[in-house]
Order: sequence, then C-alpha cells, then structure tokens
Amino acid sequence: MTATKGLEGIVATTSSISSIIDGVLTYRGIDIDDLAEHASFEEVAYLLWYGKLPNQSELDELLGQLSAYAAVPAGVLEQLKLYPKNTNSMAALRTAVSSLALFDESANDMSQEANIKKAIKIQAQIPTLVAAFSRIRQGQEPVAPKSGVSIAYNFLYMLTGQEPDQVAVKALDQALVLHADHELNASTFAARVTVATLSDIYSGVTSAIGALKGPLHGGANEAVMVMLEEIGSFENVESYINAKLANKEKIMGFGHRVYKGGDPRAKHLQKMSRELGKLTGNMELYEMSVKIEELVTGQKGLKPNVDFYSASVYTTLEIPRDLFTPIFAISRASGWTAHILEQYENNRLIRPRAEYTGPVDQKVTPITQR
Ligand SMILES: CC(=O)SCCNC(=O)CCNC(=O)[C@H](O)C(C)(C)COP(=O)(O)OP(=O)(O)OC[C@H]1O[C@@H](n2cnc3c(N)ncnc32)[C@H](O)[C@@H]1OP(=O)(O)O
Ligand SMILES: O=C([O-])CC(=O)C(=O)O
Repeated sequence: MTATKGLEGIVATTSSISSIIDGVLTYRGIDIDDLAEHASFEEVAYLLWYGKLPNQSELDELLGQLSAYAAVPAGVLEQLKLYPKNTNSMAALRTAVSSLALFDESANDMSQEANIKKAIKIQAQIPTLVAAFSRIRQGQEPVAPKSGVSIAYNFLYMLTGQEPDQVAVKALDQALVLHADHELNASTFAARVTVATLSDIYSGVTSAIGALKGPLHGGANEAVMVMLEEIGSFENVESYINAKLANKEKIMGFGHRVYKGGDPRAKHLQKMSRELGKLTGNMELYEMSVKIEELVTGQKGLKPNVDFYSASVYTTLEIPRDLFTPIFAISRASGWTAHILEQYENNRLIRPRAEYTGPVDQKVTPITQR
C-alpha cells in the first residue's frame, strides 16, 4: 500500500453537481462564466440542490422559504452573546451552526424531504449568524432579517442595519455565485466524509466550516487582505513579494491543486475589483493586487485563485476582513448541502487506508524499565 500525499489526483467519488474539466468549471453542466453573468445566487443554489435552474414560480417558492427560515432561534442568538468578543469569526460560525441542530426538532430526521428542508434552512440561517456575530461583538443588537430580499441584500442589511447600495448587492451576489460549489474541495470532502457515516446534515456542515477555516483553503481570502495591509502601499509591493519568494514563503491567494492554467473564477473577481475601485475612486488595492499577480506569476508561474481578488472586492465593499471567510461559507453552504444530499442518495462509508510508517515488532517493556 503506497499513500498519495494529499490524495492528489485520486478520484474519490462520482458526483453530478459540479465539474472541473480542462480548467473549465461548471455547475450541473453550466459554465461558471455563464452563471456569473446571468444567474442570481438563489438560482444557483436551486440549480445545485435540484439539478436544474428554477422557473419563476420555483424561484419565488425558494425565495419564500429562505425568507421564512432566515431568523435564527433566540437560543442561538443568546449563545452568540456569550462568545468571547475576540472569538475567531469562523470558529464562532462553526459553533453556532452546530448549535442550530440543538434547536431543530428535525435535526436527526434522515428523510429526503426533511434533509432538503434543512439544507434550505441552513442556507438561510448562516448569513443571519455571520451578521449577528459581527454586530454582537461590537456591542450592537443583531438586525432581524428582511423578507422578500436576496441573500446578498439581506446579509449587507443585517450587517449594517442600513439599506445596502445596489452596486454592493450585485457585486456580493456575483461573488456568492462564484464561490457556491467546487467539486471535491477539502471542505466539501469533509462534509461528505462526515455524513457518509449517516450522521446528520448539521454535523456535515459543521465539519465543512472547520475545514474551510484553514488558510490553505477558504481562510486564504482573509490572509490575502492581511498581506495587502502589511504591504501598505503600491511602492512596497515589489520588495515585499520578492523577499517572501526569496524566503520560499507562500503567497496567499495563489496556486491551486486542480487548476494549473488559472482559476476561471479569478477573472470575474478581478474585474469586479477594478470596477468597484473605479466607482469608489480608490484603485490602490486593485493596482497593488495586479502588481502582486505580475510578480508571482512572472517568477513562480503561479496564477491567482478565487481568494486573491475577493480580498480587494470585499474590502471595497467595506466588509470587515475577518468576515471574508464566513462570506465564503455563506455561499458554499449551497454546495456543501447539495453534496450532502447527493451522498445520502447513494451512500457508502468513506474509509480509505493509511500506509503504515511506524515501528514494527515492538513489545511492552515493564514500566520500571522504560
Ligand atoms: C478556495 C481555495 O481553497 S483556493 C486555495 C486557497 N489557498 C491559498 O491561496 C494558499 C496558497 N496556496 C497554496 O498553499 C497551494 O497552492 C494550495 C494549497 C492551494 C495547493 O496546494 P498543493 O496542490 O498541495 O501544492 P503545494 O503546496 O504542494 O505546492 C507545490 C509547489 O508550489 C509552491 N507553491 C504553491 N502555492 C504557492 C504559493 N501560493 N506561493 C508560493 N509558492 C507556492 C509550493 O511551495 C511547492 O513548491 P516546491 O515544490 O518547490 O516545494
Ligand atoms: O477546490 C479546491 O481545492 C479549493 C477551491 O478552489 C474551492 O473550494 O473553491
């Protein structure tokens, strides 16, 4: 038995949700470029769950369900108030989503009907949790979700208590579309492994949030912003990046296990970053990002991934840096839950093997002789 480090290139399941073939990403066979231009996040969530784009009445029904479920149980809000104010926002989300299960009587109902309902509920409630935690830690009361608005609108509204700007809503909606699913990425794999034991959907999503938190995965978008802040201004970019590369340090937001020719989502986020920079009259983060790309691609051949330009996009939207990864979770909840439902439909325990590299032929020596 020989291990493949990081399971690179191992095909671990079949899936009909999203595909990455020759560098092209599709959700249910539709190119991400098409979806990014022509579909809302709610249409994409429907597509991931049900396998087809909704017609108007199906979309209206989903929007109604998302609105109806968006408020989180009072008990969970009370718990959020007890978290230390400096709690990591992904740790807070992981704990809060786990808590949602305690307040859902159907948490352990494994029927397909109950599971799809819980998928929609989790999708509706994660934005509310993220916004509520953000306000509570600043000593503010959470803002109750609005009915009849999109997830992008509601999230920005619950974060600030103000009606959000249409440009910001559109940009966030497009970012949510771009992050919704990505084949067998680490957090989706974690979700599938968890539910393949026939554990419940909340356990699957809680595992996924834990996996997304790390800086080699979703946590990279926050790490990109930390880097941009450390660099400080355009004239420092070159010396900072050259020093990092000379020290063989990783540049966050670059490289990808699956894409070697470039992440097809990055160009949309780059465009958004440029347009938002122009609109707000502050192009510095965009220009710094482009310069970083020039240097890293030029010297290492590494291309930006989905996390790189999302950092400047979210900062231009005035979203706090440590909410970038929770926003990724808001979007990816749709993909995670679609994969969980798919796993339940055709389940088998996921249990690979390990190549043993420890000592052999050992014996227990009496404790006095150790
Ligand atoms: C939504 C997402 O999860 S997208 C990914 C987000 N993560 C990041 O942006 C973090 C930075 N990137 C990375 O760490 C990696 O490129 C990953 C984790 C995305 C992919 O990892 P892997 O496929 O395991 O590649 P691995 O880490 O083995 O890198 C291969 C080589 O490229 C180098 N490399 C990879 N990414 C980078 C980077 N961002 N900066 C500098 N060098 C890099 C590695 O140092 C390694 O070099 P070596 O062979 O000389 O040791
Ligand atoms: O697929 C991956 O390894 C990481 C990624 O880009 C994602 O989850 O969107």
